[in-house]
Order: sequence, then structure tokens, then C-alpha cells
Amino acid sequence: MSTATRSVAPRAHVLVAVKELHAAKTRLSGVFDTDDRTGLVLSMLRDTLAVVSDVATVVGVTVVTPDPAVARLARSVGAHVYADPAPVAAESRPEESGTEHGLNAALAAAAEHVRRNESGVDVVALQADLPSLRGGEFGEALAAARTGGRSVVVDHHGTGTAALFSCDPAIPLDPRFGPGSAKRHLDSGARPLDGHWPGLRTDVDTADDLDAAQALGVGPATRAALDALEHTAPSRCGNE
Ligand SMILES: Nc1nc2c(ncn2[C@@H]2O[C@H](COP(=O)(O)OP(=O)(O)OP(=O)(O)O)[C@@H](O)[C@H]2O)c(=O)[nH]1
Ligand SMILES: C=C(OP(=O)(O)O)C(=O)O
Repeated sequence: MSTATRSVAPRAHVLVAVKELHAAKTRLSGVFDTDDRTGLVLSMLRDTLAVVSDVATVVGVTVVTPDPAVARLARSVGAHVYADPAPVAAESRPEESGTEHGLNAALAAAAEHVRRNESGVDVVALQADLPSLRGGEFGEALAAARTGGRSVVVDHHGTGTAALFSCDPAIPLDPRFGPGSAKRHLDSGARPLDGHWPGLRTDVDTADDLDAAQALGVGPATRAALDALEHTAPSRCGNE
């Protein structure tokens, strides 16, 4: 291909939001105590960051968080950190609770920040709790997202959002995460992305989700955390 006809290489910046650790993964509180949940959240984050950072067209990863320990982990693996903006008086969407408003406001602000600093970059909001994620499936989803403006990968339950993409600088990310977010993202015009991406779709919020992720195989940090907690599971082939 001549220089004149070669298109600009696609570049993506991935945003991963994590709330304060003491309040994280409350739906696992019947299975793990607070310290163990914290360890698991950090381990799943570590595995998720490792996989996306290795995808060729990912040029940046930013962890959006108010938590200093999460920020330390992010920096230690080469990710950027974007602190949640101070809460503003709710001009929030009526369907959003205060919690969802905080998450979506933080992701929207981070997406704008990234686009101001990296002209033309694609922006992705990705869940932090994807211990079975494979680089190949994320790369495929990213390629599919690049065929249109704003798109979504629905999670394994069919109700939540595993990843939200904006691949057109003129189209804001417009995150609408929270319970039932798949419908909100689709209703607000995001295209559903089809693909056999079980690791990408398996975000872990409950003990059943954790079993589903373990059946797929989890990354090394999550494996080590679960082994330390004596939570049984097979190890993931080819990822260690
Ligand atoms: N930066 C940031 N991240 C958030 C905020 N609220 C939620 N998150 C993150 O967004 C993702 C989905 O949030 P939730 O499902 O509400 O929380 P969770 O910790 O995964 O699980 P539960 O406590 O069981 O609801 C998780 O990675 C959270 O850590 C927020 O206000 N700011
Ligand atoms: C916040 C979400 O995820 P979950 O509640 O599954 O963590 C979501 O799917 O928008």
C-alpha cells in the first residue's frame, strides 16, 4: 500500500473504573470477608490490565479511581490514573442512582480528558473484573467496534455491559453503566457487537460469576488469590 493510501493506524485508550476498595464487590460479601474481597478485586484488575495492555492497538490504559491502593497498582503496571471528579449536584439522569451517577460522571470525564490529550484515539470503557479475558477476544471486539461510532459488548447475563466503545471522535462515550446498563446503552444508540468472547463477557460480581470465570480459566493473579483463599478451580491453559 502506498503512503498516500495508507490509513492512520487505529489506536485505542482503555478506561477501567474501580471504586473505593472498602465498598467493592459487596455481592461477594457472603463468600469472602472485606480483606479477601479487596485482594480479589486487585487481582482481577491486575489480570484485566495485563491482558488489555498487551493488545497491539491499545496505546493507553487509564484506571479511573478514587482509591489510593488501586491507583498504586495501576501505576505499578504502567497504567495512567484518573481520579474521580468531585461530585456535582445531581443533574443526573432520573434512572441513575447516586452511585451510578458517580461512576458514569467519572468515566465521561476521563474519556473527555483522554480525547483532549490524544487526538483521534478510540475510547473504551472496560469492566475491571474480567479475570478470564483473552487478548485475542478483546482485539476482535475492538476491530468490530471500529466499523462504527458507538458500540457495546453485552455481558454474559445479557443485562449488563462488559465494554462500551466510541470509535468516532465526534461521538461522546456517554457511559450509562449500572444495573441493566445493556438496555440503556442500546437504547441510547450503541451498536451491539456480536462475537464469541466468553472471557470478555464474564464480569465477576457474584459467586456464580466466579464459578463461570473459573470454568473458562482465570489469569495468574486471580488464580493465585483464589488459591490463597483455597477456592478450588482448574487453571487456565496457555495463560501462565
Ligand atoms: N471510579 C469509580 N468506579 C466505580 C464507581 N462506582 C462503581 N465503580 C466501579 O464500576 C464497576 C461496576 O460497579 P458496581 O457493580 O457498582 O460495583 P462492584 O464493586 O463491581 O460490585 P457490587 O459492590 O457488588 O455492586 C466496578 O469496577 C466498580 O469498582 C465510582 O463511583 N467511581
Ligand atoms: C455496572 C455494571 O456492571 P455490574 O453491575 O455487573 O458490575 C454494568 O453492567 O453496567
